[in-house]
Amino acid sequence: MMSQTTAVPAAYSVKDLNLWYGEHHALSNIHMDILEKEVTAIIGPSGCGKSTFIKTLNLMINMVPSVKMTGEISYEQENLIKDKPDLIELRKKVGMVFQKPNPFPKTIFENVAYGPRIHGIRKKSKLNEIVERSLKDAFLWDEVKDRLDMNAMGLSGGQQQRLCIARTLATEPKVVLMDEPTSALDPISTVKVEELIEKLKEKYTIVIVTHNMQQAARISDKTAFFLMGELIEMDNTDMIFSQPNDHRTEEYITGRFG
Ligand SMILES: Nc1ncnc2c1ncn2[C@@H]1O[C@H](COP(=O)(O)OP(=O)(O)OP(=O)(O)O)[C@@H](O)[C@H]1O
Repeated sequence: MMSQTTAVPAAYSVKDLNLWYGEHHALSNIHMDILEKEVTAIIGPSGCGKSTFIKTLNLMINMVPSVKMTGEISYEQENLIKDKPDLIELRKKVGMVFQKPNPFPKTIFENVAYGPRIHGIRKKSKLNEIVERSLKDAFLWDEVKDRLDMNAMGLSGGQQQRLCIARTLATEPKVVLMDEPTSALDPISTVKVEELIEKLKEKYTIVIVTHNMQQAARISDKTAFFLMGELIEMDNTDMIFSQPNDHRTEEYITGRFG
């Protein structure tokens, strides 16, 4: 029987992206499509530009004053580089989770309700509903439902990271960017976050930076290998880990450098 392939729409289409920090050319001629509701893993040795690249996708990179970019990052019919979209709106649609869990020193409830409040939701019943949905989607509800008024800083590291994911989900993003989200977590918390990512891709497009090859192999659909600011290759994760095209990819994934 012939297999039918339906084209998955691209959430992002990146064309000829170049980025400089002052004089330092940190990303060179990047071309990449990031497909909707897939997990795209970004791998490569330290300093190759992984964090820089992921931070272009919601323009967090604009917080660095010396940054200059050329090329195109198409997201929802806009070129993020030239069209200067509203950053609050963009970051509502494109959420981000960082390496170190960074909850606010507020209650669990207030952490999750924070984004919706900024976007004008005041009604307590609506906020209750959003907080419950987000905590459930982040696999945290059962562990915290009886103590939503507890300070979030009292949660374990793994719980704090799932709370940060819940906080991101609360504004109903379309894309979730994750910059090494498990590197500060113990193995059990890491497994929980990986299971969570598997589930999240039913609803969200996910881009994850990881140093952990096994993690990329386990959870991603596509893998992109960066080296010294260049995208060396990107393909289905199975292909990258079984038959990469470029010898440098093979050397990296088999642990010969990096
Ligand atoms: N704010 C900055 N100002 C100047 N140079 C920077 C800045 N941030 C990163 N760089 C440089 O850009 C290059 C890419 O850095 P980036 O943090 O994106 O790499 P990375 O692949 O995420 O590394 P790691 O795996 O160590 O986190 C590096 O040479 C780094 O020194």
